[in-house]
Amino acid sequence: MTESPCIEIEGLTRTFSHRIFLARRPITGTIALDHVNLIVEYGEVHGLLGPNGAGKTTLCKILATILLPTAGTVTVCGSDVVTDPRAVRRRIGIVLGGDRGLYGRLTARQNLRHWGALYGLHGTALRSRIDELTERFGLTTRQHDRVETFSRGMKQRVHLARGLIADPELLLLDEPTDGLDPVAATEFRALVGQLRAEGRTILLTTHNMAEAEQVCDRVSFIDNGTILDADPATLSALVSRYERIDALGVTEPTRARVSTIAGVERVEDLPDGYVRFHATDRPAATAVLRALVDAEVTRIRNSEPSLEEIYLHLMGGQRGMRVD
Ligand SMILES: Nc1ncnc2c1ncn2[C@@H]1O[C@H](COP(=O)(O)OP(=O)(O)OP(=O)(O)O)[C@@H](O)[C@H]1O
Repeated sequence: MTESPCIEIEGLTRTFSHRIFLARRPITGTIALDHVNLIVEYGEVHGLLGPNGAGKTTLCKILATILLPTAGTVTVCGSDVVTDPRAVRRRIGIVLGGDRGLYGRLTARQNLRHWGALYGLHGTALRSRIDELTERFGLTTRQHDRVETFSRGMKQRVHLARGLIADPELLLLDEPTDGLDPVAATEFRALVGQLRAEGRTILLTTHNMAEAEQVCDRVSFIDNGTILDADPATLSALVSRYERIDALGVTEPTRARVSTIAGVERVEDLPDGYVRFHATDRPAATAVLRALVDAEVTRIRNSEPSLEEIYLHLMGGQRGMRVD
């Protein structure tokens, strides 16, 4: 028998209604998630990539049982988020980016004690868990200081400790490096790498391509509440779906002919004099190569695109991308 996935989302839709001033009934609505299907297997670090407003936080909040779906089914570690939210909460930890989720006027230790108590931990078990996590995340010397006095990087380590307090199987990281400087962000990603090595399942939302490339096993793209590439891919499989062929000494008639081949989505002039043909699949790339060789072009090279290029291709524009 095959084990069911850690996260199983089918037809998930979530709308928000907006009441216009003095109107009795909600008049307008936002569809934050629109028939989303997603599977995340146990032990996987899954990146959910998308620009601002794509629906990433809404999805995390539904997985964390903070928000209810409008339609569809969501199962986390075998339990339904609507009918069995308590069972879901016992198995997950959530780490939010930015300033959300910590009490600034409490110390790091008090924050952890508070969240541990919410998970039903008390006494020695809670104390030793907090000792273990503060030690692990380099917080021991500052554990009795108020969190509001911490740097963003340290606050984020408290967040991570908080997310792990009940030793969850699934960790939801929503834009966890948002607002961190590059050193703190790198440090945080290294910690995520350690958690992955422990075999924890992680769903990481980000609009940072470099981050996804560094820490994720598979990625899905989301925009306007819709998963864009229905088949979540490993990074290498995703990259190999798109090909770039660069050629030197391409005449205008050859360029015009090659650019009309089905599957050639864009032609670009590179600074080193090469012309780059962007192909969306292997057969198109093969047809480009054949046409170039037929036209007696001999200086040809091909390369794989970066995740950033694939993201832009799928988004169909220049929105919301960030690369450190
Ligand atoms: N409580 C709410 N009330 C009304 N609309 C909301 C609410 N929460 C989210 N939305 C809308 O739902 C859509 C998705 O928002 P969401 O916060 O999930 O996106 P996101 O991908 O996490 O973006 P960001 O990276 O900016 O946080 C947006 O259009 C947003 O304005």
